[in-house]
Amino acid sequence: MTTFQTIDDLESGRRLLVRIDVNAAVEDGTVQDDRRFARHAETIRELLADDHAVALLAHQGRPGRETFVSLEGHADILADHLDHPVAFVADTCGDEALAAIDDLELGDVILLENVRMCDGELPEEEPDVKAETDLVRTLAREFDAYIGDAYPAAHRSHASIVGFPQVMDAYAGRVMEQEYTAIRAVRERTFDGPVTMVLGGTKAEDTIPILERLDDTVDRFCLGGVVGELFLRAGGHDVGYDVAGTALFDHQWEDHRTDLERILETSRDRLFLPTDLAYEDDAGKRTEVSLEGTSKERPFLDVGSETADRYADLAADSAAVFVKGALGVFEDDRFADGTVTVLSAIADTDCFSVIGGGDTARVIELYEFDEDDFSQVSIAGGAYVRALAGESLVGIGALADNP
Ligand SMILES: Nc1ncnc2c1ncn2[C@@H]1O[C@H](COP(=O)(O)OP(=O)(O)O)[C@@H](O)[C@H]1O
Ligand SMILES: O=C(OP(=O)(O)O)[C@H](O)COP(=O)(O)O
Repeated sequence: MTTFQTIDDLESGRRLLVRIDVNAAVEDGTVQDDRRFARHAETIRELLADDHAVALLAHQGRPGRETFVSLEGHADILADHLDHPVAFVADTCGDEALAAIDDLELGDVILLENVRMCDGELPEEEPDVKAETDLVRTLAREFDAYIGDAYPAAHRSHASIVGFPQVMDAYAGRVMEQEYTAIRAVRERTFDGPVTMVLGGTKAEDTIPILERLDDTVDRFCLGGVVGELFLRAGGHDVGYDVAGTALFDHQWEDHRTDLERILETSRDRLFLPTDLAYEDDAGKRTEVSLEGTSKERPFLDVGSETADRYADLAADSAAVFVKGALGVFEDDRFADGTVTVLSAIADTDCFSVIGGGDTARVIELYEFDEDDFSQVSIAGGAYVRALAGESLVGIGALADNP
């Protein structure tokens, strides 16, 4: 078992650099979901109770995406959850940040600007390379210790995740510790009956390795969302094209076409693909079409009801169901049916279930599911499924390697 120091091992009254993950859905510049804030507030509250000074480091979105915004609004949401001021600093590791860190006193909390705006945070590189970035070299000397709490980003070999533990005393925060322990316990379970995985969402890069690595554990994969459409395209159907300027489909197709075609060929008996899809018609209404009637000129925003019912039946007949990624654009209630139908089937049966994905977990709140109807709800997406597949997460490894 991987072991790391936790915040229980910290002496009180330290100056701490705390990496959290409050990456959230953002619309028109405004954060739409506070699940991750609520969880990290628990770690921060404990740190404040132990009289530490806390500087928070976090990211939001990816450069080039609409969700790549400043963390100013995030500081207010966090302050509400903590019921304690969180001062936003519009800089990550320059003079303004260093001045704010200099002023930091025990009991204070500051949030530094989006770390992905800083040179050196991206791209993914080896931890020793990341340890040499200006970001790590500059901030590391300002603090007594680093707290890694960003479990949802623990699969990314970015400077703020793997670089600091190379050069600083490092500890796992509560989110990191709890999510790691929970997924580890799931991996050790065996199930008396079929195991189903519902895979949707937008990130083919996170889904493809799962399909290959969970081959022994999962009996059937029900695919939807952008990922499902990419598989349909690999099977020769007229879907999965960028028609609304989102660059979600065509770029991923170029990057992953060979893998998609290979997996479709080798795992055909385990893969369940949509047989119908839903789109917005000219009158603005949800309309469904079978695969024979699809066209590459139209964006599809959900799986159709025949597909949703088939996936719901498979889930209801399972001993365990793992969900990662939504089957449609659930933020628009016209296109939430696929995801909601399948989650309802899972909630109504007593199978073991894990629901993951930063966005997917939001469906539970938006559509008023009772969280207790699921065995486990993870605030992570890509990190949770990789851990489920037995992959070591670099962010956990970095904390474990810390002397
Ligand atoms: N057909 C689709 N077209 C565009 N976006 C989609 C589609 N299906 C699902 N999505 C989007 O996928 C998002 C969830 O994606 P992702 O980030 O991969 O999952 P998670 O955050 O749950 O890990 C949702 O916000 C949803 O709107
Ligand atoms: O939200 C996240 O991942 P998730 O969508 O898989 O839950 C993490 O913050 C990682 O973000 P990234 O996938 O832009 O590296």
